[in-house]
Amino acid sequence: MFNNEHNTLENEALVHFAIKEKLPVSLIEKAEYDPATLQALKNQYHNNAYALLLFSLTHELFSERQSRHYWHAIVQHHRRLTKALSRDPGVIVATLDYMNNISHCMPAAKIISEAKSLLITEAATKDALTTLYMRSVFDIALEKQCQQACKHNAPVALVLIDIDNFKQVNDSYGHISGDKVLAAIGDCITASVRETDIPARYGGEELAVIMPRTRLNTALDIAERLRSKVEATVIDNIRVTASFGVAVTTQDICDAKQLIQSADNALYQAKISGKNTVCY
Ligand SMILES: Nc1nc2c(ncn2[C@@H]2O[C@H](COP(=O)(O)OP(=O)(O)OP(=O)(O)O)[C@@H](O)[C@H]2O)c(=O)[nH]1
Repeated sequence: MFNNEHNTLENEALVHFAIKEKLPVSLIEKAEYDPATLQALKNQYHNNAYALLLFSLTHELFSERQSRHYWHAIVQHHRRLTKALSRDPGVIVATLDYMNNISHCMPAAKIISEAKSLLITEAATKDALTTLYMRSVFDIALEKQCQQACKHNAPVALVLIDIDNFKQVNDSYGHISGDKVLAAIGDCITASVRETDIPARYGGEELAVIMPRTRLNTALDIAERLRSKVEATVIDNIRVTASFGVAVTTQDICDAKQLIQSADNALYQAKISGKNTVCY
């Protein structure tokens, strides 16, 4: 890392983002300097915080124990490098230098520019039409969130969203317009949920939002806000509404399958009680 060949690497983000966790580089860099950020990461990801940090930086999986050990060594190595170079090479360079040249614990560094990494991540995880997360990402995320919810007794909420009378939209305006409507509703959902929420295309014209650490009342408020935003959206003079089914984990409902079933029942209630409504 000290030779010229590697100098240009400093301007490149060497991060292959963790596909499921999407930890932003800025957060990773901040976590090194700012104990409050590291603590927040630990609160959110519990024992996996260090493993995720390293996975995001290197795209290599290490056990949580190893990761904690490496992370502390990287922080020290970063300080030494900064002193030796009389400038800050950045936490990414320090990490790769430590992993490749000092601990030799990474057989081959995966070096990818940040822009390319983001593109790969987006293409691998997001549905092209709605730009919401794909069903496969949703399944993994929900499973994981349910496990966390049970372990830490913090509820996760699930909102299932089904566009009303969408067949009629396709039949009246054509599939291309139908696609435009779906894309616009995807944008509307993405723009309306929190950073920590996971909006996804559940299938066809059915969408979903996973809301970690969210109680029923909050989930209902957010669903109601989404419902009214969808209702207010106009795409090429087409207006649609959507029905919402909300469920949260409880002592009885604590796995992904049960949570989906419960949200699906609520969605069915919303449909049979006249659509364009939120039920739980
Ligand atoms: N344009 C478009 N249409 C889709 C897509 N995915 C699913 N659909 C359509 O969504 C429609 C869903 O129709 P139904 O399941 O009958 O439901 P609905 O008409 O919305 O009726 P309710 O759910 O009872 O309100 C079907 O016509 C599907 O072809 C898509 O990606 N693009």
